[in-house]
Amino acid sequence: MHSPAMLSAEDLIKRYGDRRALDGFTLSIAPGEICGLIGHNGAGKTTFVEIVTGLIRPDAGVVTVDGRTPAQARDRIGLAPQELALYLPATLRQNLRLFGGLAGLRGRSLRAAITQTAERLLLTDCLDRPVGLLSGGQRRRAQAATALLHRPRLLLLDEPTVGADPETRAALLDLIKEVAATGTAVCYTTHYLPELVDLGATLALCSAGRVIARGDQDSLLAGLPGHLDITRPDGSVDQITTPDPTAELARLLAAGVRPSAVDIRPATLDDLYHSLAVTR
Ligand SMILES: Nc1ncnc2c1ncn2[C@@H]1O[C@H](COP(=O)(O)OP(=O)(O)OP(=O)(O)O)[C@@H](O)[C@H]1O
Repeated sequence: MHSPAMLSAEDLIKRYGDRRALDGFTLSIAPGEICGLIGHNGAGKTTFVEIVTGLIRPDAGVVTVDGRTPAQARDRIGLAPQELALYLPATLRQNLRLFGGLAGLRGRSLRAAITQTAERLLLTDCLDRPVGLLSGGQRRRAQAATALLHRPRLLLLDEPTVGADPETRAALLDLIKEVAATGTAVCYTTHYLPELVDLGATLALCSAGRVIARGDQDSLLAGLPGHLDITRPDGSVDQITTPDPTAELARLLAAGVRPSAVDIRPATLDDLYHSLAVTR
């Protein structure tokens, strides 16, 4: 049985003047699912996130979070926006108190949440420093901490690892997996596709204000051609893209081709992303 979607967006339209930032955007994300939202610059990803959090209203279409409107569901949503939104003169602890308080945490549970989240995001040493004095990567982690503090039912992360070093990235991805395992739905926008492999995310490919492909990685990649590299005895390499690299290799061998090396590679998320170019 399918559990009801934690996030459901149907047929969203958002216009800016003549431009349609969203043009029939439909997406649902189940509890515990990590959905990678990918697409070119300007495809509508941030606009979608802003509608889900209630920051802007769609011109048409319906969004629910845990069965509620975005305004009703505010304390169930955690957002790490693309543009950092932190109070720079205040310390990280003060920032976390403020965001945690807005999400309904108080007293001991707020203090415990701050300690645990800071620890998990390698921010303990930063807690009593003004956010304005933290490095770019530390600020990114601080922003993620504000989103995660209250253990939201829906976590929206808009390019949370931009400028993050490998240690930061790994800490963040681990925490996201852990949070999803508790039933939180995660909508993860990124241009770093290997992160989505690491997260085992399902994918939503966006183009021109809509979701044009949706599913798990295996099923989306299954529809794409793979690669066959044939190295000839003279050292030249033929790079062949074909729906069935193994069958193509068998055909070439039967035709008398005698490679000195062969490399068969299935389609990757990069290939999937580049297939978007067709619909740009
Ligand atoms: N406030 C605004 N006023 C006018 N146009 C806007 C506004 N916000 C977004 N747009 C336009 O809407 C479209 C979608 O923008 P959006 O920021 O949602 O894309 P995106 O997929 O998040 O891109 P990126 O990968 O660069 O973050 C773009 O054409 C953008 O120029």
